[in-house]
Amino acid sequence: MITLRHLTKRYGGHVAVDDVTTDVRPGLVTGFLGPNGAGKSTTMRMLLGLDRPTSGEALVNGVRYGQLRRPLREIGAVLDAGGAHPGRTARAHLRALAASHRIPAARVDEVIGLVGLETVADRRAGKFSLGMGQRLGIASALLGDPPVLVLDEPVNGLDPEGVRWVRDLARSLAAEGRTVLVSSHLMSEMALTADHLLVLGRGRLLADASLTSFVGSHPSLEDAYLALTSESVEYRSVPR
Ligand SMILES: Nc1ncnc2c1ncn2[C@@H]1O[C@H](COP(=O)(O)OP(=O)(O)OP(=O)(O)O)[C@@H](O)[C@H]1O
Repeated sequence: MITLRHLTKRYGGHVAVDDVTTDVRPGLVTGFLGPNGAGKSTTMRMLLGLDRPTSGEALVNGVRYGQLRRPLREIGAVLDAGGAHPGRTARAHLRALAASHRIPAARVDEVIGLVGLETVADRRAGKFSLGMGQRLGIASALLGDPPVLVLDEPVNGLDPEGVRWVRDLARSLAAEGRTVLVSSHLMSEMALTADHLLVLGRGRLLADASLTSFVGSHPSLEDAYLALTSESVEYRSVPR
């Protein structure tokens, strides 16, 4: 479970996240949507203790990230692909991560199998394709078998097979009863992946609803999303 209570982040005079309150519930894939600059990554960073809220709080299973005794066993995250040292092999990267969190080495082989990296696990991460790097990020997130997963734009740049794989993985992790928060700009993909949606616009929570009720009478998720966020887009091209 993820709990956000009046979560607010200001950078100087700019409010990046503005008084967001919600619970991200287990057993569902929750899509995290919003235009560029809406505050999605900032919210995720505060949840993971990488940024400090100006006010309010972001809790993982009821406590702040910094208070988690075994963080990798509570929450797994993929914030940007390429977190591994480029000179290290995927297996060495995962082994080091496991060792520093007192996770048994046997779990490394398990997660390598889970993400389908068996044949390349002994190659240097620096030589990985985008898709392989994304799978390695997901393997790191799954290492501690956590009940909460946070994936920031996990399908960006992936080929169709990779996109489907991430979708099936997110859905199966939620079906196991985990809390799964996934940010994306790809509305057609979110329509296939998410059960529930949170939509941010200029830092504010514009919607917190099931996919079905959010789409409502609109022809598609994309139409519903564009109708809701049209006032919140910061960068827009002028029609020619
Ligand atoms: N370290 C920082 N210093 C100053 N401003 C920041 C910082 N990090 C983020 N911001 C600002 O906060 C706002 C929210 O940014 P954030 O990256 O959270 O948005 P986002 O919804 O993840 O966007 P995108 O979809 O483009 O990734 C933006 O206006 C951004 O410029």
